[in-house]
Amino acid sequence: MQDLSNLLCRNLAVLLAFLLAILLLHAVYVAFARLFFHPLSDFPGPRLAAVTSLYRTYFDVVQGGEFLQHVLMLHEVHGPVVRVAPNELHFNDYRAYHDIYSVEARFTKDANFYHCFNTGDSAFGVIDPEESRIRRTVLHPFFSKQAATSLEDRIRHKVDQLVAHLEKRCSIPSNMFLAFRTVTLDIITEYLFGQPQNAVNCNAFQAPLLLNIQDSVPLLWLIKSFPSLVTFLPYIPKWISLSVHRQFVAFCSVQAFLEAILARALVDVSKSSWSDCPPVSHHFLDPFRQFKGFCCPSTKPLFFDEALSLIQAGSDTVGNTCTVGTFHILRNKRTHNRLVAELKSVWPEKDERVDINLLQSLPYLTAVIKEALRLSHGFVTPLPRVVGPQSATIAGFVVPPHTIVGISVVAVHMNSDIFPEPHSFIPERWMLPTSSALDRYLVSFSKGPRTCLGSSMAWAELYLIFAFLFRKLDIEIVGDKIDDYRHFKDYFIPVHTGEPLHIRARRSE
Ligand code: HEM
Repeated sequence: MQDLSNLLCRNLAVLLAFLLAILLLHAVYVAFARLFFHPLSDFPGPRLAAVTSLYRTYFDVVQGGEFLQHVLMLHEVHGPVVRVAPNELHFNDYRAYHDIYSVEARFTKDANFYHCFNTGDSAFGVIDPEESRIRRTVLHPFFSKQAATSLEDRIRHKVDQLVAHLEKRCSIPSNMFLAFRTVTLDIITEYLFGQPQNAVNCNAFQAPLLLNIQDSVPLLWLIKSFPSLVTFLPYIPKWISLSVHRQFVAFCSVQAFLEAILARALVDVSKSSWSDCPPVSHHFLDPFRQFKGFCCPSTKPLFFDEALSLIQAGSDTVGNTCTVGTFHILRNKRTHNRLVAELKSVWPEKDERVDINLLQSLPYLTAVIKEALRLSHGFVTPLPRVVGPQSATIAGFVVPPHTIVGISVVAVHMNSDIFPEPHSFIPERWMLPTSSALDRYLVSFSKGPRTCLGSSMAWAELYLIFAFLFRKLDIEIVGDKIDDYRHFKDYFIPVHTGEPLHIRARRSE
């Protein structure tokens, strides 16, 4: 008996060693093939990145949102194109932006990347170009220029609430990271669901939904690198990773919020409780309306993915632009004075209604917003696209089909040939006789067939927020250790880890 079990153990050990050897040999073979026989073998970059995508995982997950900074550093060593993963190239030549994202390029989104947002059934998440075209066509009427105009009163109302709260808090410093995001979150959620959220009225702007969205952000890279982890996350005990546990709880809370609000919207639809101007969700939940491509095959409620991506795409981006812009305006007395003077010149009685068309015609306000968009970037991760079906020429390099390519908006917005002194906030750069040529390099909203669907809404929010804030209030920065917004972690959105912007405000003259 003893002999038999010894024999079994020995055989098992031999089998395991054999399997391990095969795995090892396979790994060596794959590494060798990727290094020397892959279509991207001739592109420069770290050898380890050419061998395994775990190279990126290390910077995304272990270092935490450090991949972009690392890639930008790699360009200093390797030049304008770098192989950043076995099948992926990153460019930092601004010509590549047009070559990759323009309508003519026709590259598709990289499915392996976009699955981490868990919104495959949304305009943002769909990969197939034809499906994307249909979704964008259906959503367009709700986010067109005309729709943004009809949203104006809603936006005004929210911004007025913000101004009133800031004024009331007076000597108490207000956290503007939260404050701006409560406004944008309220605008998009109320537009989508027609149910008041009132995040802006929360004590110290600490709206639970907003805090949960923010807390769940770092989970993104974990899910991207280990997709099946989503299944196991509920079982990861706190003692293994308190931070992952917290992120997961926040992630679940956002999902629960959406499920609940969609369930309520469904009841409203069934009761037809909105006769005129129903919220966006009702158009999609109404069983009598047929939206091609909008049936949800998964177990999630209908419109869930769309709502999740719209809330995230629509709130943090504008909030971040307002925070970064406000910081720079307050840091620069000349800019601050010039902006206030321009606003006062066309809007002498601040309690009277100002026409948004008038605001949109103001050269300095427009330049300030453009500069705020440039320095806040939008989505900083290189938006990955798959070349195909033929090879393509990107910034002068011939790239084989099926290669994943991208260029971060940061590589364009921080290019000193296009934007001299790129780290400085200089609205005047947008007002020179030659400035209209500069517009094509402001790529915050991306370009081409997958360009931002909500840019008109974003512009309307930005005009009203900046104008109301700087015309109606006298504002000053509180504290001297505030983050200067130069450094950020890359979690698709830029995450600033320094002290958030706090201000004190009082009613202006
Ligand atoms: C300053 C504000 C904003 C910036 C900088 C911004 C930026 C972007 C960028 C760069 C993309 C392309 C993403 C990709 O290719 O993966 C995008 C897509 C998108 N954005 Fe925005 N966005 C802003 C505001 C908004 C708002 C307010 C909404 C609507 C509520 C919105 C809705 C969308 C949607 C639905 C997409 C997906 C389009 C597609 O993939 O076809 N965005 N946005």
